[in-house]
Amino acid sequence: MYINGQWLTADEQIEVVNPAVNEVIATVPKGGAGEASKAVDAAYEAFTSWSKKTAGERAELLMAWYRLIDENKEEIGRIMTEEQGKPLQEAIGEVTYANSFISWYAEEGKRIYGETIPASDPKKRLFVSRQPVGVVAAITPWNFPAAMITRKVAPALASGCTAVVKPASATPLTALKLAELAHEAGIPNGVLNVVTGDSKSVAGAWMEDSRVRKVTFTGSTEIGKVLMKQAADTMKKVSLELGGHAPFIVTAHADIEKAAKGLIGSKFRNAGQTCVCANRVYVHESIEKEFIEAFKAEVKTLKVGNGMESGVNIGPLIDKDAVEKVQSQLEDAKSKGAVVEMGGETKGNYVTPAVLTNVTDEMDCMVDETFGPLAPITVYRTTEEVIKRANNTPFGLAAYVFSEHLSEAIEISEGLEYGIVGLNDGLPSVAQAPFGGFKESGLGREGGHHGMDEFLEVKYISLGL
Ligand SMILES: NC(=O)c1ccc[n+]([C@@H]2O[C@H](COP(=O)([O-])OP(=O)(O)OC[C@H]3O[C@@H](n4cnc5c(N)ncnc54)[C@H](O)[C@@H]3O)[C@@H](O)[C@H]2O)c1
Ligand SMILES: O=C[C@H](O)CS(=O)(=O)O
Repeated sequence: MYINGQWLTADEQIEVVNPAVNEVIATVPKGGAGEASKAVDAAYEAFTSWSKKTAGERAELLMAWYRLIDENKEEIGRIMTEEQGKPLQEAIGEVTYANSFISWYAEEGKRIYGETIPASDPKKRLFVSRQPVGVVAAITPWNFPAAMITRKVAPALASGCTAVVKPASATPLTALKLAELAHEAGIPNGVLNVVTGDSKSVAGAWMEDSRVRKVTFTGSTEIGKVLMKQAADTMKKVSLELGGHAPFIVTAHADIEKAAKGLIGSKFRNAGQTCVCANRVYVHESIEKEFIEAFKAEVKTLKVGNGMESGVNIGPLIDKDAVEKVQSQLEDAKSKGAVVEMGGETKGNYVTPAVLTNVTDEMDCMVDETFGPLAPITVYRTTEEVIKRANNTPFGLAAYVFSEHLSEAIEISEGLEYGIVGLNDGLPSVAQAPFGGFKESGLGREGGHHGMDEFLEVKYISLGL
């Protein structure tokens, strides 16, 4: 654990397993409520001096961190592949994506503008400023061990906040490497703290601590709801980036090859373990056979294997529970009439990319987030029908529409109840744009200038002359 610039251990350890070979590769300290409180002590102490630095001074330190991460991206990528499983090139790509939040927010911190308001009383002057909220608690998932941390910590630190971070216990090594580089970059003690350990004990201590003024969580909707309730006791600001169940719509006017490639990129990134992966594929009946053949031809080019091997596109799932969930959805679909066109074989934590057809909305894979390399394809007839079916879920994070017909594309995009719409684009996520969901996919946004607002309080100053 990295607390107040010091590396701490604990009586108990957590084992870190490489999902490609199911072998323990490291252990990290199992911190609890005590370590969690020490981290808040440090962050609370550091907040006064850190928030008083100029945005430019904070930006210089953030960019020193950025440069060290960039210089070490191959090493960080190897750490990530070994603890999370994604192919090495994809892991290095995530490090670059994660770093883009640091560089983008280092600059955005310099643009936290206020305003003056014309007073109705000539003897008053009205001002509005935006100030850092204070100590931020960040709790992050295993599927993007670097980006889900920097997407929170970069705007937090750039705005003048300080942070305590709890990474997923499955993937703590990447987080600890980022902390090591932050220390090397000269980010002052206490500004960034990383506590590895028991989720409920660590996060529970933070949720009860009134000094923590903001909780930002990325993970399942189930846990997001728990944290939202806990935050109420001390009225913490809350940002929640939760589960998804993305529809992927291919209309009669789609560019079939573009759509097939777009589905490959969306569905099989991180072996299907992303919150914005296509989960439900809706194809217009007029192009069903043409699209399925084009998609299957692309799937056949994918190589499954250990992420450290060159040329591998799909690594292992994170653990056996993840494999069992995919298997369960596959068996359920087959029992309800789905046809397995290809894939779905399992070996250890590996699952070959599966394509299902003759799918109906009653199948589990069309109701619950899959988080694996399973592509269920169903057909639709009208635009009104597909919008209704796509929206028929508690989730509202990402959706995709492939159509070369402008008014059709706009009609569907506007009708979808989702925070992110990839229009002829299977990979929409970038640091400069707001990322977040409608409905039970979360609250708030990360990325873009919207992401900075999550760490700021608005203060109104009324000056009597
Ligand atoms: N919307 C997004 O940006 C986004 C990004 C990545 C993942 N996700 C979602 O996250 C889920 C997969 O990630 P996961 O399995 O790590 O999610 P998870 O909710 O199980 O865990 C997320 C984090 O919360 C911690 N946690 C678990 N129980 C907790 C508790 N009771 N109190 C406090 N913290 C607790 C975990 O240790 C981990 O650090 C999927 O549903 C995926 O859609 C969403
Ligand atoms: O899984 C969740 C991530 O937010 C996906 S992305 O890399 O931001 O698209």
